[in-house]
Formats: sequence, structure tokens, C-alpha cells
Amino acid sequence: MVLKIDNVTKIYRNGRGIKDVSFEVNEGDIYGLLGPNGSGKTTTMKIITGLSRADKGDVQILGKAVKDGGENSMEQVGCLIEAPAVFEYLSARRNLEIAAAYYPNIKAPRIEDILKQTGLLDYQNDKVREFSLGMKQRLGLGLALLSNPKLVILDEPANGLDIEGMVDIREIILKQAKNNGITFLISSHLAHELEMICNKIAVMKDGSLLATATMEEAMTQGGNLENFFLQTIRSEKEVAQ
Ligand SMILES: Nc1ncnc2c1ncn2[C@@H]1O[C@H](COP(=O)(O)OP(=O)(O)OP(=O)(O)O)[C@@H](O)[C@H]1O
Repeated sequence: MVLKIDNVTKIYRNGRGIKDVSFEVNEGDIYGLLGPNGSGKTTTMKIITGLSRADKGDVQILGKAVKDGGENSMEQVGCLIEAPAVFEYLSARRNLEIAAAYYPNIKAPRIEDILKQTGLLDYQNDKVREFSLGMKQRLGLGLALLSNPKLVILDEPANGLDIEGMVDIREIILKQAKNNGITFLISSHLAHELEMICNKIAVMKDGSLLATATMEEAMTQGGNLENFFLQTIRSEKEVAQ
């Protein structure tokens, strides 16, 4: 087990947030968190990565509870949440070098490798402010992968990208999962995007996790992930009525 979320609740002052969210991500999973805007995906990811604190519930990463000093297991986690945290006036390479300085063992060949894997080698000396959204997102993904983490958490990595941009991100994720055994947790409001890469799925709406399923189960039940999502939220409504 790489990640375990147990009954996590966080309610903001305005009464919104997430309630009793539980799910498990195992080694090798590409786990999709599917939900419309405002369903609680970012809040869930912020709590997992320690950017936000839960009111209630537990998060375990690689077997260690985050709140009991398991922050150390965060060294095994890479993340891209909201816009990538990059210095716009510096080059892609410089951004990677600065991030690498936080780790004892990341040397120049690893930076070269990341530039290659994210298709940025030819643009390594260009300033990030001149980058397209897709290039910025690839750099953000490169930064998340830099320390060779076991788990990578990506919040809406395809958001705002054009078709090619989406394909690039998808291919990098699939390659990293296959070649380096990296486990991924990926959020999206686009069912199709997750359907193409994930082996497991959780459906969120209005701060609650409504269902979890393997992609196979979701396909058997819905024919495609969008239908599975619609069926899930409709049956939830019926139960509520
Ligand atoms: N800092 C905050 N203060 C108050 N309410 C918040 C805050 N952050 C999120 N919310 C609310 O909590 C709910 C869940 O938001 P969250 O951003 O986690 O959803 P999301 O699924 O990631 O959506 P999006 O894709 O739009 O980011 C929403 O109703 C949102 O308005």
C-alpha cells in the first residue's frame, strides 16, 4: 500500500470542503480522482501532501501516518498541485537545478534525463515565461519526477492544454509508470482523460467520495467512464431522495 486515506474531513469556514473521504492506492496504480469542479479533489490532494490540514481522519504514505512524523515519507512523494511552482524569469534547466539543490543526491545527469523525458532538452535554456502552457506543465511534471519519488500526485495535469499537450502529459505518465514503477494519483474533471491511463478510479462530488472501482469494473458497469460517473451520481441522488 502506497497511500491510504481514512475518513478524511476538512470543512472550510464557508461550510464547503470534503467529508469522510477514504480510499487506498497500491503500488503500480495509476489512480484517478474524477469529479466536477469544486468536488473536493484539490482539497484531498492538499491534505495528502501536507499543504492543508484535515479536521479529522488519517493519511498514511508508505505505511506511515503523515501526522505522526511521517512527513519523512513525503520525500518519496512528488506533486504538481495547481499551477507549477516555477521561476518564470529563469530557464527550465535553472528551475530544475534549484529544485535539485533541495536533495542531496540529484546530480546533473538526472536533470539531463528529466529534460529529455519531458521533451524540454531543446528548450532547456529558454526562460519559462516564454513557454507554452503545455511546456510549463511538462516542466511541472519534470519537477515532480525529479527526485525519483515512489508516488506522484498530479492535480488536473491536463487542465487548459490542447490535444497535443494532453497527449504529451499522458505519454510521460504512462512511460514513468511502466519503466520506473511510479505510482500515480491523478485528478481530473475529464472522464475520458482518466479512462485512457488509469487502472482504478474514485468518483467525487460535492465533497464526498461516491464510489471507487477498478477501470474494468467501471467499464463493465458503464461502458465508458463518463457513463459510470453519471450512473454513480444519479444513483446517489436517488438514495438521497
Ligand atoms: N480555501 C478555501 N476556502 C473556502 N472554501 C474552499 C477553499 N478551497 C476550496 N474550497 C471549497 O471547497 C470545495 C472543494 O474545492 P476543491 O478545490 O477541493 O475542489 P476541486 O474538485 O479541486 O475543484 P477544482 O477543479 O475547481 O479545483 C469547493 O466548494 C470550494 O469552493
